Amino acid sequence: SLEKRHKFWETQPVGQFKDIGDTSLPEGPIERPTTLSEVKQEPYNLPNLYEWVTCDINSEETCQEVYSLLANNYVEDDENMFRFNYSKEFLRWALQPPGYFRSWHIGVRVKSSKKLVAFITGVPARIRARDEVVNMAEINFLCVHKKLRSKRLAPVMIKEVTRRVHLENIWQAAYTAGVILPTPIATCQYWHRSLNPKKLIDVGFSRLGARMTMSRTIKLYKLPESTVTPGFRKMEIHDVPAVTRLLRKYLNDFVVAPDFDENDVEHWLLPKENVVDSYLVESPETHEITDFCSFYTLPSTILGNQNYSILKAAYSYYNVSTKTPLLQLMNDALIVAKRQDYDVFNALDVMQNESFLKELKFGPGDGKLHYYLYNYRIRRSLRPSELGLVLL
Ligand SMILES: CCCCCCCCCCCCCC(=O)CSCCNC(=O)CCNC(=O)[C@H](O)C(C)(C)COP(=O)(O)OP(=O)(O)OC[C@H]1O[C@@H](n2cnc3c(N)ncnc32)[C@H](O)[C@@H]1OP(=O)(O)O
Ligand SMILES: CN(C)Cc1n[nH]c2ccc(-c3ccc(F)cc3OCCn3ccnc3)cc12
Repeated sequence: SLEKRHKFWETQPVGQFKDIGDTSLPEGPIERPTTLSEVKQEPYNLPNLYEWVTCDINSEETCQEVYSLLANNYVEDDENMFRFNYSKEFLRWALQPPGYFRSWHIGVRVKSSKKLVAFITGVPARIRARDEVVNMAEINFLCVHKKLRSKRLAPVMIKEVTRRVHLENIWQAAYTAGVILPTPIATCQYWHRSLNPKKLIDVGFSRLGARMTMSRTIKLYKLPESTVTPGFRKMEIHDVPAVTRLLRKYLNDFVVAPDFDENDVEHWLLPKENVVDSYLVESPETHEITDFCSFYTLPSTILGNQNYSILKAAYSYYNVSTKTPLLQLMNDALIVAKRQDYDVFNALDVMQNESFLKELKFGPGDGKLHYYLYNYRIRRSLRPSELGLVLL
């Protein structure tokens, strides 16, 4: 990736490959904010056939169009066997956190047919980088229809969302991608824990281990019916203040992490069926909330398999252990995920996840997830364990 030309990214206020190792460059914003009057007032030009549209994700019809565009054209794994299948209720959750801007839900339609052919989103987030809390946009769901690829549409989408974020007086952003761009602040490995090994082997997600039979494999991944931690229960609305305290204290230890308040915790971590699950440990003696774990629901479409069409996947979200060993807490998370019929439990090696991955029988995934900040330099790239941020 060092010899590759990044004709668009070389024009952007992001860490450039040529600057890697230059410790003379100060940490923090790369460009100063402009005045709001200096921000381009009108949208960027699209090729003639296309027009911008602001997507109201609350409209059932628009949400369906966004869902279908992503379901048919969004991220696939490296072997093109799976494609993310974000549900409509997941998209409404992901795109409407406290203080969201509808204008940051940006679509491109074909003028004649009104067909939605591209999408990009931002949501506001307070992100702490070392000791500085910065108002940022979290950018996600960048998608160009398969038939419109390699026409340099993505840079226009990116410039347009940048312009609309600038109009709200926000000058930084955070995003992740499976591709290498100028310049990752961290590179994470993802891991998978089989819950339904028979299905995973049938669809080619996993392979039968050497000298392993199917029945031996099923036994290897077997989990108890019930959780083992006393006081382990679903999070409820009245737990928001305690969970916020627990999470804020925990996230303080990381170099880059969200600065969640109670409203954020209520939105991002209160259980929502088929979207996000969260559990906590309430000490039976003191009724103190001592531990927390959560995962979100992101199925993948299985491409080209006769017997199965959907892979039901849980993704580790935010976990805090102060009394219950993290290993035990996460094993309870696996137990509830298995009980709710998930096929696989995925996790990045961020935060303290590395401490449980191997022991809980996670296997390494076949790719990496790179973390990026826009218009904010971090002195040196971070270890995954220095990251306290999970993007959807
Ligand atoms: C202050 C606020 C700031 C807000 C903005 C912050 C920045 C936010 C940045 C966005 C964060 C999104 C995060 C996110 O959503 C999570 S990452 C998931 C991205 N989406 C997918 O992978 C879905 C399937 N792929 C596609 O739809 C297309 O391939 C896309 C649209 C990805 C590229 O469409 P295309 O037809 O294949 O390509 P061209 O139009 O011809 O354009 C080629 C140029 O695009 C650069 N490219 C390729 N993939 C990229 C990616 N994932 N991020 C950024 N840039 C990406 C590429 O390096 C090249 O530039 P270069 O020549 O300089 O190398
Ligand atoms: C984060 N968010 C921005 C979506 C996103 N974009 N690009 C990605 C590349 C990898 C992962 C990822 C993150 C954690 C994980 F445990 C497995 C992953 O991908 C497995 C491979 N895969 C891709 C599609 N279907 C299966 C997410 C993403």
